[in-house]
Amino acid sequence: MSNVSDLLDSVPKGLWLGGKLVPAEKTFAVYNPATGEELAQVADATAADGIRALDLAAAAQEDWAATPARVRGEILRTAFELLHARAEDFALMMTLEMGKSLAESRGEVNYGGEFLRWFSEEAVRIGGRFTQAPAGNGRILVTKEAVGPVLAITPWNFPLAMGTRKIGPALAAGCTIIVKPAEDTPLTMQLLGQVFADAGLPDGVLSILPTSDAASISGPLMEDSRLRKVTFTGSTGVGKLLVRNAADKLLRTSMELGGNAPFIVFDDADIDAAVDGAMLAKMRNGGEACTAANRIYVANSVREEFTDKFTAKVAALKVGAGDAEGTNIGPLINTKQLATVTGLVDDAVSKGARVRTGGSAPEGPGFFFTPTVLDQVPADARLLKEEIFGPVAAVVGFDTEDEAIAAANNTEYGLVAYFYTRDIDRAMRVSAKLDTGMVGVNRGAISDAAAPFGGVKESGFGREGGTEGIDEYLDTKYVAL
Ligand SMILES: O=CCCC(=O)O
Repeated sequence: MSNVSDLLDSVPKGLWLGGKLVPAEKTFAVYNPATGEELAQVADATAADGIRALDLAAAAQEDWAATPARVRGEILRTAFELLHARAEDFALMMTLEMGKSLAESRGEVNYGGEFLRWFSEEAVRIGGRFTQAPAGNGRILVTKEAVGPVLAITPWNFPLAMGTRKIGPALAAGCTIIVKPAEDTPLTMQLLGQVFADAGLPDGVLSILPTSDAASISGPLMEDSRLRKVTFTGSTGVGKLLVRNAADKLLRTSMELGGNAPFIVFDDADIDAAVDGAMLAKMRNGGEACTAANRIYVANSVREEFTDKFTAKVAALKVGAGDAEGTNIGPLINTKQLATVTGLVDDAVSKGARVRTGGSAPEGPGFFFTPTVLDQVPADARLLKEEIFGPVAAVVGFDTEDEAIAAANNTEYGLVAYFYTRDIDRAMRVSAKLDTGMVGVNRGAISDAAAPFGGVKESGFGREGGTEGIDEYLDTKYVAL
């Protein structure tokens, strides 16, 4: 299809309740961040729709958990194939509603699809254990059981992949699931609902609830004891609120929250490789990623060389609508995000940071910000503490390894850190000292469906992907024999 108006016409108009499309009472507008204009109207779920979805999820839970793992895996595998059969539609949809370039969106179709494929394979590997009690008076049998109905709240920056990385393991584990996509980007998830319907997912197992009022859905669901788990990707502030609300019913929670990733270039690094890595770590997804390099620390002996080469590459990035030929960097998601990025850059510059390229928003429609490199960024600049979520790189010099590690760890966040070195001893030593859930060594991207993604400190808890990802949706049962 991949023609804009045909694609928008093909978006399911109703609500996916338990895998069936039902008419919605009302709709809300979704905007194109490249123009600021309305893109489409989408079904607007109410609190009552949320409870209907939970009624269906709770009713389907026992049968779905009892469905052979091989069957659950095959449905996921079919969904993976159907997603790829419509890859261009999904890519264009993400570009239209989120703004990222088509190349980025195509990358996300691959990345997001991998969670369906990976967990289609993990479904049949849910294990347990059997052992002798040490006292010799019995046996210990340990089994894994589906947690139960799950609420998944997903962000706007990866409209597909942040959904599949929750739906994949939940379905593989035997959990029913209700997905609330971000208000800015619900259309991709509406398309994914069709994929699961076509893949033969039984009734009741999956509901998708776009809404203009997130709390009206999540609040009542989390107060209902039939819901057993909440999984969230988004800001640390909202994550804390959800964890507090989850405490009442002691819901299982997985929280993939904000980041403030350091990217360290040591004096022994391959500088060209480090520049390429920094481009990826900073500019992937237009900088709108929790994994984005927020602070670039460069050994003073190589700082000028690195910054010159890096600045040249950033300045060459083409900014434009995501579906325009040759675009590297699309718009930010909305005016609020544009104001945040502008405010952080202005703050750093007013405190003495030097603008090497970019530095402001271009004239014209849409929520664009020119790719920016700031160097000599002072320690009190807000962008060294707060998540930028935009195409803005802040470069800071350092002299010693200890100084770089201390600066990297000087944040309440702990999602990911990157560093470049040619020294394997240093690679092992520094990896161990970084207070993050993930480390990229001579790598500008770490995301992989086969790896456990997640943070420590205020970046949250729980892991998505890898063999660990399915555990988030399984309870452990001990049977004494
Ligand atoms: O923005 C958060 C997720 C980023 C990723 O999965 O690579």
